[in-house]
Amino acid sequence: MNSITVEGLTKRHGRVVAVNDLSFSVRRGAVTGFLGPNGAGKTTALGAIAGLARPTRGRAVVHGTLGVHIEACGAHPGRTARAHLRSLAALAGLPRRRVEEVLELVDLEEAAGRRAGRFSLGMRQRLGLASALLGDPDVLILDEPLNGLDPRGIRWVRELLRERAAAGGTVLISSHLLAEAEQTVDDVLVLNGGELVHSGPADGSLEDLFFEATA
Ligand SMILES: Nc1ncnc2c1ncn2[C@@H]1O[C@H](COP(=O)(O)OP(=O)(O)OP(=O)(O)O)[C@@H](O)[C@H]1O
Repeated sequence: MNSITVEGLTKRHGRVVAVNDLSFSVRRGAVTGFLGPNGAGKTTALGAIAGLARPTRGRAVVHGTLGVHIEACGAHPGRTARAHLRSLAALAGLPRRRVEEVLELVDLEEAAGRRAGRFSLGMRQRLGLASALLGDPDVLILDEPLNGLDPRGIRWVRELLRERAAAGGTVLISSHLLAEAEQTVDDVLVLNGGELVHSGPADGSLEDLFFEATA
């Protein structure tokens, strides 16, 4: 069953057509990889699907509750990770104990009292993931969630995403790390120049698929 449906999605930034007439669907119970070269339009498309930016044309429908982590971690650099998550939880009407649960889930309990501005890239990724997981969403949209993580962190995120998909969740992630993505995703969407150039199962080498689709 599909839980994200994108129809004719176009997003312009002034004269730049960042995303042009995208149509695809993303199924439940799977991890879908969103691939493409720098500037292909991945972040723009994910932002429009997540409702963070209004499409110029077309639409994206997400079925179910949504958790998003796109760019930076969203935390004020002077705030602690815990304070940041507590304010998000309060906005979403979630109990404070959920903050402690996600801090434990992303292994940030010890760093939770430190300012987010002092966090390493990997720690910011964990904090962003924690904020996306707060509401235990049906659909997770993550922009480059593997970036900056150490090998243990990459394996941990991969297992977390696989578990969510196995439990019937929907996971859509962008990545440049093709070898890592290959071990994580079931389906692949490839963007190039703002257009969808490939969509299908992630069979075989993602690197070969990427270079063929974007040649
Ligand atoms: N706010 C903006 N204003 C103007 N142009 C933008 C804006 N955001 C993105 N663009 C342009 O839209 C195009 C797509 O950018 P986008 O960030 O979506 O690509 P991407 O696939 O996520 O790239 P990367 O892999 O480098 O993160 C690029 O040409 C970019 O310069």
